[in-house]
Amino acid sequence: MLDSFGLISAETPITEGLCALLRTGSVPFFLRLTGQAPHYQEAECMEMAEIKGGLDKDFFTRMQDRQNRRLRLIGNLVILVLLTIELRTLLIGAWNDSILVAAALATVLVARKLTARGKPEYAVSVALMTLTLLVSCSMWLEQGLYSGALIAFPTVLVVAGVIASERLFWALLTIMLATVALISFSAYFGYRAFQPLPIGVGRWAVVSSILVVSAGTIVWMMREMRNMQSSLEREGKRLRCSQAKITHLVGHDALTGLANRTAFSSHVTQMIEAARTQQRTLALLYMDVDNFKTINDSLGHTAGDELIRSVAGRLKQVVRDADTLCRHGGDEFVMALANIDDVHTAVAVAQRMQEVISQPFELSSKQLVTSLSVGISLFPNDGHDADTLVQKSELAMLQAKKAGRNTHFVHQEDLSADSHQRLDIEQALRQAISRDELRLYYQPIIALKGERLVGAEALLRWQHPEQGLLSPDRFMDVAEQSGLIAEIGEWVIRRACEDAMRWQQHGLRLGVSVNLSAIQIRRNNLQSVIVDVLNESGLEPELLELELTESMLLEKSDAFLQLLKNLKKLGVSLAIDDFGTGYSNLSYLQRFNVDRLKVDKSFVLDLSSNEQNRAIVTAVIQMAHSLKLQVTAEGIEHQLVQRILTSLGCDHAQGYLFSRPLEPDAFLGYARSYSERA
Ligand SMILES: Nc1nc2c(ncn2[C@@H]2O[C@H](COP(=O)(O)O[C@H]3[C@@H](O)[C@H](n4cnc5c(=O)[nH]c(N)nc54)O[C@@H]3COP(=O)(O)O)[C@@H](O)[C@H]2O)c(=O)[nH]1
Repeated sequence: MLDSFGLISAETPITEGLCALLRTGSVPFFLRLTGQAPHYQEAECMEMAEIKGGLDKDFFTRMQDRQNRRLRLIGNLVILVLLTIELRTLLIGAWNDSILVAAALATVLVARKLTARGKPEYAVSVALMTLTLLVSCSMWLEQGLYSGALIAFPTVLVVAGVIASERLFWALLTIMLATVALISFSAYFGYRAFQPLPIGVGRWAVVSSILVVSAGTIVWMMREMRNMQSSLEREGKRLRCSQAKITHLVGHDALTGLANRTAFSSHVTQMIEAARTQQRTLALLYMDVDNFKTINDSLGHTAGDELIRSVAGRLKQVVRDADTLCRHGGDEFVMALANIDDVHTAVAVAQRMQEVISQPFELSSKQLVTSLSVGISLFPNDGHDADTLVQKSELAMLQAKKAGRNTHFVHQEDLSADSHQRLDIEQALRQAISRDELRLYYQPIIALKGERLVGAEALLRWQHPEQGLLSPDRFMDVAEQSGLIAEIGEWVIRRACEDAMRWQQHGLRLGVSVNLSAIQIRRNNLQSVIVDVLNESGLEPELLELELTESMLLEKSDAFLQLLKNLKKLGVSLAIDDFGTGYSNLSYLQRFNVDRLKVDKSFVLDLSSNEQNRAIVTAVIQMAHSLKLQVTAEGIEHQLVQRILTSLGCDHAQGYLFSRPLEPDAFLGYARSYSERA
């Protein structure tokens, strides 16, 4: 409806205020709204439609109804006046006038009909045009310019000027001027004489009626205009409110109420301009909540959202008016610091941010502690536009993550190259998972007593399409930092159990060991993954060994202890991998009820020549046996080392001497030939 009035179309900039009342081609007045509201056009089409709909129904329909009522009222008044005049003309026998007034009456009745049928525009046009012609005729036939009907002309023009089309207005004026000219020149050149009639009661009545109807119409129109103006002001306010709401939604993040990426980017662009003009430094802080994914996965998305809101609330407290803070994505926030002296100010703010976030959060009656990794980039050193600065600060943040989290890093070009590489690896690793490029290789584990094959350690590889077979050292870091290890780790457990079942189908009952990452332990679903995999593959739990590292045992939470207990209850065994390289605390071994120690290869490789390592390995084996733990030695490359370990009573052995890690089919062949030999 609005579009058909030509008021607001989707392309028209929306209002910032009322501007003017306009005359239109139809009866209702309407507003022309001017001014630019830059964000409005970004709003959803749906919201635009809502605003249009709101104006359409509530505003214009109301206005139109009211005007139609008024027009009917004026029509009635005019009929009354015309009837009075008709009576008078009949009484005095002014037959010409009588016919004209009867014609005017008929016209007004037709106009009323048209208004009742919802065509007030036609009604007004017909009425005004006919009235003008009748008045002109009356003047021509009777008293010329002496006629009292002449005073109807200005009134007709005022009414036409306000409620009729511009074309009709000019047409009426032309007719009036032509009439006046015709009468004047006819009289001047003597074609026709016009005489004023004596003034009496009748003339008084006609002139007064015309004046009353004119005054009534004009008063009505003025009132209408005032009413209209206040209604439009109200509508204007409503529009401004809607506009403000839409502008807010367009530029803000719904969860935290902070600026979103789009708004932030335009703020930062302005800040960069200002910094350039004032030759000042600007800093961007890219902040990432450490371990958010784990928190989100373990406590659920509602708690995750609550944490994000609380983090945003605390960060806001540190922000100055001149600075800008935005939520850049899931658990990432970016802040622009205006007018800083140097990098030290940015670092101080980063520290302050870390400090406020390191205080415990109260989430659904649970206390939760987290930290913040912050990357800093500076204008003009690191870039000249918002995107580059954000990108550089993100790379610096990744460096902070790499350095162990809960720290901050200032962007440096050489570090950036490394981070770019890491981002590339992460991207490629994601594709590797979906393209099924990951492989499991198996390294045989031999029981030294009797030299029997007892199982294999599953070791991950990436069959890279261009770089060939990659060992975990090339991608494990990235997998852990990106959280991809959770998905990869689950795949490893599943594939290892399925392969162990396949060996059984070939008559080989062998154990399989898989390495766990700390991130898998921290996620809440490890136990259910293992239960599912054992059920689905059918592997006996005692054939599955989970390898933990010593550092994982430093996690002293009740949940971790319970997890290990539950895993033990399932029947799977636990081994401590790389034993000797970490915090070899005996009390941990007892407390966590592990089954096996795997002596790190760094002690084993040169066992035959290194007295110190031999002493360490001897002590580890004795200590483990006294705690009823089994020992596996890793990294056996020479027979002499095997002999020494056998003499020391080491239970199992693993190393290149027996075999390098083998792809599944090769391992099956190896295992078969081993069993045939036995
Ligand atoms: N969380 C997970 N970690 C995994 C997984 N698969 C492997 N890894 C870890 O990656 C690290 C590197 O492993 P990899 O390159 O496979 O190296 C293993 C062996 O190839 C190597 N090895 C074995 N015998 C010898 C030997 O005689 N000499 C020698 N120089 N190296 C040898 O040792 C690695 C096995 O180490 P460990 O796990 O400590 O038993 C490594 O830390 C893996 O743990 C995975 O699926 N998940």
